[in-house]
Amino acid sequence: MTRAVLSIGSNLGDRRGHLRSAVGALGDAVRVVSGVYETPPWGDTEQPAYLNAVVLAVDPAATARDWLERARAAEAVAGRVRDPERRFGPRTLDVDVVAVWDDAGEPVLSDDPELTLPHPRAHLRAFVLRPWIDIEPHGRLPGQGWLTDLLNAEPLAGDALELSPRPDLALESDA
Ligand SMILES: Nc1ncnc2c1ncn2[C@@H]1O[C@H](COP(=O)(O)OP(=O)(O)OP(=O)(O)O)[C@@H](O)[C@H]1O
Ligand SMILES: Nc1nc2c(c(=O)[nH]1)N=C(CO)CN2
Repeated sequence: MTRAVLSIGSNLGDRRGHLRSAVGALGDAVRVVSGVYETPPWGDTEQPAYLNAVVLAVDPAATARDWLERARAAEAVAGRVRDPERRFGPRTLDVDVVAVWDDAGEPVLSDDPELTLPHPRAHLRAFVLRPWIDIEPHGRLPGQGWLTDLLNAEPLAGDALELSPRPDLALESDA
């Protein structure tokens, strides 16, 4: 499996530091890192604002499972503690595998709850679509359509207006 789009987010502690550590943990596979956005909490609104970004990664040897394991390993480095009582609750680092494409460029599809591909909520999240569009303006979310169409549709278009670009927090500015 060659190509993956990963969403990274943090709303606890050193938010930018956690995003940087996620990019570092993904290592040589990282091809492009989006700009950073400050985003209102989605799904569970009683928590601090997030920093979010999207990473395009390539590794000819990596299976879809490998991307999930790398995502979990990156979360572990940031000391992520899961609160089983609180879905969509605050976290030092969240790394989601948004979509994976195989060697032939075909999207990998999975309905396994351990690894659902594409990510079942990506099309509902302006904080995923907006940074992804910035680095892949003609991108498609497999099974859902063009990223720009998804973001411009209601109610996401309203959500998109609430995202604040944070060029001052760019992840590559001190690389
Ligand atoms: N595409 C995917 N990317 C990451 N985790 C996934 C994916 N599909 C299924 N999962 C599973 O989801 C479980 C819960 O992950 P996590 O705690 O990060 O969810 P969450 O961040 O609260 O919600 P969300 O996945 O909506 O962001 C993980 O154990 C993981 O195995
Ligand atoms: N803005 C924003 N909201 C979220 C995020 C996130 O990364 N950004 N991650 C969540 C985890 O499920 C829940 N809500």
